[in-house]
Amino acid sequence: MAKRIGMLGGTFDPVHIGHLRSALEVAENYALDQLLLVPNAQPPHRGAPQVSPQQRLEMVRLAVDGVDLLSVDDRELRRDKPSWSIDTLLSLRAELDKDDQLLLILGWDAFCGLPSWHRWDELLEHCHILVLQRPDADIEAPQALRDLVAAKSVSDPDALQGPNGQIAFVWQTPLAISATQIRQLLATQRCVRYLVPDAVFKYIYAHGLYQSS
Ligand SMILES: Nc1ncnc2c1ncn2[C@@H]1O[C@H](COP(=O)(O)OP(=O)(O)OP(=O)(O)O)[C@@H](O)[C@H]1O
Ligand SMILES: O=C(O)c1ccc[n+]([C@@H]2O[C@H](COP(=O)([O-])O)[C@@H](O)[C@H]2O)c1
Repeated sequence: MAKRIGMLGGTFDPVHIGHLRSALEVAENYALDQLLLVPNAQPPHRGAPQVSPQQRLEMVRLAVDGVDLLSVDDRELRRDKPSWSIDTLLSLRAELDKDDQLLLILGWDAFCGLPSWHRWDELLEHCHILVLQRPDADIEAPQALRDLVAAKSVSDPDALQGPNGQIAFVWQTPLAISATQIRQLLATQRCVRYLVPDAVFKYIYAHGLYQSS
């Protein structure tokens, strides 16, 4: 039977429960076989992250430890160039059967930036796109994206057909949490407990991350 694999890429600087709760709900609600969290090494469209790729990877590892449906994939750390998602999708595709569904999962803010991505017009040749609501992001989709949605969207993630080529919107528990907010709290000596998993909370304090502005 065809598999359904999700990929949630991110800078994860740091990973937080907005990412994790969304990932788990997508994986459970839409019968994914596995959802991969993929930390980038060199984010293509933003400045350098505050902590190293290895530390961001380690925090994601701690966050998904013991959760069967979620795992971490370090392939972007093994490439020495900008972490373009098209390259990640192609390398994941090469490991799957041709009927398997590959779901690229994006929050609304990331989705709105899609037309500026490297080779963006090829993405749907390799995956479906699942869009997460993002209550803390009040952004309007550009026209190119609205046209794409009009042409390619289906009513519900369960309606996705075939291995690639369609877009669906997900209505997961809305959590208005961002890594920016967490970095700001830490830089002003406030506590981020309950915004990140306990293991990540401990890692951040053990390594003194984000604590100077
Ligand atoms: N609270 C959230 N709810 C739903 N999706 C989210 C949430 N936070 C992040 N995402 C999505 O997860 C992916 C990775 O996000 P990223 O690692 O940049 O986190 P972030 O919180 O947006 O970080 P920053 O504040 O540094 O921009 C993106 O597709 C983003 O839209
Ligand atoms: O491929 C691109 O051109 C591209 C441009 C911007 C972002 N991305 C990816 O989109 C994901 C979310 O990005 P970010 O900046 O919100 O963490 C992450 O995996 C990035 O590497 C990819």
